[in-house]
Order: sequence, then C-alpha cells, then structure tokens
Amino acid sequence: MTNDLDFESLKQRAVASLFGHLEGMCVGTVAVDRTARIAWMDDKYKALLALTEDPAGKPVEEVIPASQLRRAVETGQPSMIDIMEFGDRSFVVSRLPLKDAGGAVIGALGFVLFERAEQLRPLVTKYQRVQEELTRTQQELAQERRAKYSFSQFLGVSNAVREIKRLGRRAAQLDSTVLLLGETGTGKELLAQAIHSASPRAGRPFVGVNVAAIPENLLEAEFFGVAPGAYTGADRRLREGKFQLANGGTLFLDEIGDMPLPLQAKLLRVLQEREIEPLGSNKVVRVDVRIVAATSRDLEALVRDKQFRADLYYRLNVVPITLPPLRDRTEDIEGLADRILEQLSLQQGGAPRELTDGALAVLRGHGWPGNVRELTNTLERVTALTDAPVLTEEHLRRVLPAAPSQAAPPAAMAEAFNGRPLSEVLHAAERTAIASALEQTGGVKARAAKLLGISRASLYERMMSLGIGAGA
Ligand SMILES: Nc1ncnc2c1ncn2[C@@H]1O[C@H](COP(=O)(O)OP(=O)(O)OP(=O)(O)O)[C@@H](O)[C@H]1O
Repeated sequence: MTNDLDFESLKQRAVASLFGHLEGMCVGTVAVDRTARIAWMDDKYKALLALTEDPAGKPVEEVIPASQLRRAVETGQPSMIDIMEFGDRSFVVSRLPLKDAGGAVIGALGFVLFERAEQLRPLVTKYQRVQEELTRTQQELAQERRAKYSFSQFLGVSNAVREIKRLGRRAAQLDSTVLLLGETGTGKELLAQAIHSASPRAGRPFVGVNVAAIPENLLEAEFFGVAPGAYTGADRRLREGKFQLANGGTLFLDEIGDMPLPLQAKLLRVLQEREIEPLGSNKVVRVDVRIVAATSRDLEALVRDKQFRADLYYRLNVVPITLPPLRDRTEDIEGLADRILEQLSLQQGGAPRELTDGALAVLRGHGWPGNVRELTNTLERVTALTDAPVLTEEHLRRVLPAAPSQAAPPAAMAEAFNGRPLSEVLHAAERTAIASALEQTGGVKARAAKLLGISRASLYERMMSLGIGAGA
C-alpha cells in the first residue's frame, strides 16, 4: 500500500514537471482548444515563426498552415513524431491531445522538437533513398508495360499491310475487342501494341500474355492473381494477375486458341461481367481492360471440334484482322530486310549491309514459315557469318534451311552439311524437325510438342531461339 502511494505521488510529480521539461527541450510549444484555436504559444515558437503579435484566439492553420493539431483534437490520437513544412523549412514535431478527467478531448499540445529536420538527416536520407528506389522501380515497371511500337513501325507496302493498318487504326479508336489472326511471326503482337499506342488508353499499361507458354496449372493465377494468404507457401502477399496489371489499359492475349476450356469459361465471364475473382479470394474486383486476342490457329475449326467455346469466339471476334503470311506479300520483303539490316548495323556497328538482286530473289522465293521473325533471324545469322558489306545469294543459301517438305535424304544431307560447323548443322536439323512437326499438326503447337517429345513451353523456347517464332 505504502508503495502504491509512493508511485501515485511520483506520477503526479512527473506529470507536473514533464511539461516543463518538454517545453524546455523543445524549440517551440503551442496549445490549442477543442476548436483548434490557439490558446497559448511560447515565446520560442513565436520567435521561430517570426510573429510580431500574439496569435492567441486564431485558428491554428491561420498561423501555422501545415499544422495537424486540428486532426489531433478531432481524432484524439497523438502523433509522436512527424515532419511539418513551414515555408521552405521542415520542423520535426510531436502532437499530443489533451483530455479532461472524463477522457473528453479538450485541446491539443504541439511541440517543435527540432527546428530543422537536419537532426534526423540519417533517418530521412535512408527513407528518401528507399522512396527514390521505389519510384524508380515503379517507373521502370510502367516503362516495361508501355507499348513499344506504333503503326509507323509496322512496315510494308503491300495492299494487305495497308488494309491491316487501316483496320488497326479504326480499331484503336473503338474500345471493342480485337482478334488478330495470322501465322506465327506475322506481326500480331506488333499490331496489338500499335493499336494500343493509337488508342485513348495509350498512357495506360499494355500487358501481353502468351497463353501457350504458361503451364496449364498456373494459367488461372497468372490471369486473375492470387489473394494474400491463399496458399500456405512462402508468398503470402497479394499477387496481381495480368488483368489487374493491365487495368485501364490493354491486355494482349497471345495464342488464345491454346487456352484450356475451363479457363475459356472464366475468361468469357470476365469479358461479360468486367469483374475478376483472384484465386483464393471470394471478393470480386472490377477491371477495365481492352482485350486484343491473337492466334495462329484456325479458331473456327477449333470451335467446330469443340476445343474452343463458340460463345467466347463470338465475344472475341468483334473486330477481326487477318495478317497474311510473308510469302503471300513478297513486295514487303525488301523494305523489311532493309530495316532489319539497318537495325543490325546499329547493334553490330558499321554501315548497313546491302543485298544483291540475287540475294533479294532468294529471300522472295523462300517460304518463311516463321515469317518476319524468321527473316530477322536469318539476316542476323548471315551478318554474323560474314563481314562482306554486300550480301549475295550464296551468303543467304548458306543459312536458309531447305523447306521442310523437301527434307533432304541422308546422302544429300551429308553433302549439304559438309564443312559446316556442328552448331549450324544441329540448328538446321532442329529447325527442320520443328517445322515438319508443326506442318504435320497443322500448326497446333501442343500436339507438335507431343510429337517431338518436349514440353509446350520448351517448344516455344526452341522456336524463339531458332527464329521459327513463338511470340513474346
Ligand atoms: N510488318 C512488320 N514490320 C516490322 N516488323 C515486323 C512486322 N511484322 C513482324 N515484325 C517483327 O517480327 C517479329 C515478330 O513479330 P510479332 O511478335 O509481332 O509476331 P506474332 O505474329 O505476334 O508472332 P507469334 O504468333 O509467334 O506470337 C517482331 O520482332 C516484330 O517486330
């Protein structure tokens, strides 16, 4: 009991002296009443603010514009440390609500702990550095999600390309769903980006997702995200799906024809309701995205075979644009080759290589199963193999594989490969194997992968690196 009494008297003495101590330590003290009018301000604070008259009775913001004492009065919440701007100065402040015996807030006290935030410099610097890093990462991400191409980069002089660009420009203005059809490497993603860049959504993200390159069991999470704590694994944070990332912008769904049926049903629902439900969450999230879908497969045939939902097909097929293969618009080859050689010269140094008429004839005569992507890779390989400033028919014949349908018999093959580096021979063999598997399966990559005994994702990877093309 005696001890309790000692503690109580000690506390009372502490409370009485605390204010004096605090006031003495601080460079300014102010008290406001319950209406946030200044009740009292010490001389140090007046001097700090260079006040010539007593501010008592004035609303606190009239004297200290950035003051948060009104909030302290309204919420009853103290704020132990904060930075308050005053003109071009920063004060480190502390705010305490004052309560009566019944606990009702009757005012608040504000202390300026340091006149200059300098004393907190190490902390502030660290905080600023983290902030700057965050901003930079956010900017990089935004940059990453920005479309990189516009219509001017979609090259070609053929009527087909002109028509594609006309349709694309029109589609850009409408907010409707666009369906891009065409073989691999014909520029579907490039066109999707151009449509986004010319649309009112240009300032918002462009997010691309290749449906065929993602393992089936991960597709749903990839599309719709995962709610925090949905799994007991290491990642307990919210993981945003492509729909959330593309919010306000454009979502490019490449290889939509490879989408498994259960996910097709979910996508259809999103397109109808404009809402998604992250995995492991029972809350729906509204999303505003324009869909540009693309496929190299015959969607109508897939619908007939019941591998693609008819209702989803109609939802997607609002503005269809077909990109013809390069072999059907050979007049585009010269311009494309010139631009590709120009770009290669920027990367490799030196003047852009030129093509002889014979070399151009070889390019025009090739079948280009990988279309523009294959043309790019072919020219890249030729320029890596020779320093010649002018590329001839011979240079090109060295790197262009025989058409898969004319696969060479062993003896002829031995002759064709004679004297060529092993890596080149292996590449050529791999290209032929992949091209003929694709031909046999009518371009259905999942089946071609099965035929070749590799996963769908690794087929994509091989096609990309060999220039047969698999999209981003
Ligand atoms: N008309 C064109 N003008 C300039 N570059 C083009 C054109 N068409 C395609 N390309 C280039 O060819 C490459 C392949 O194009 P893109 O990825 O857009 O094709 P895709 O049809 O989406 O292929 P996939 O079906 O494999 O995803 C890219 O580097 C692209 O910039």
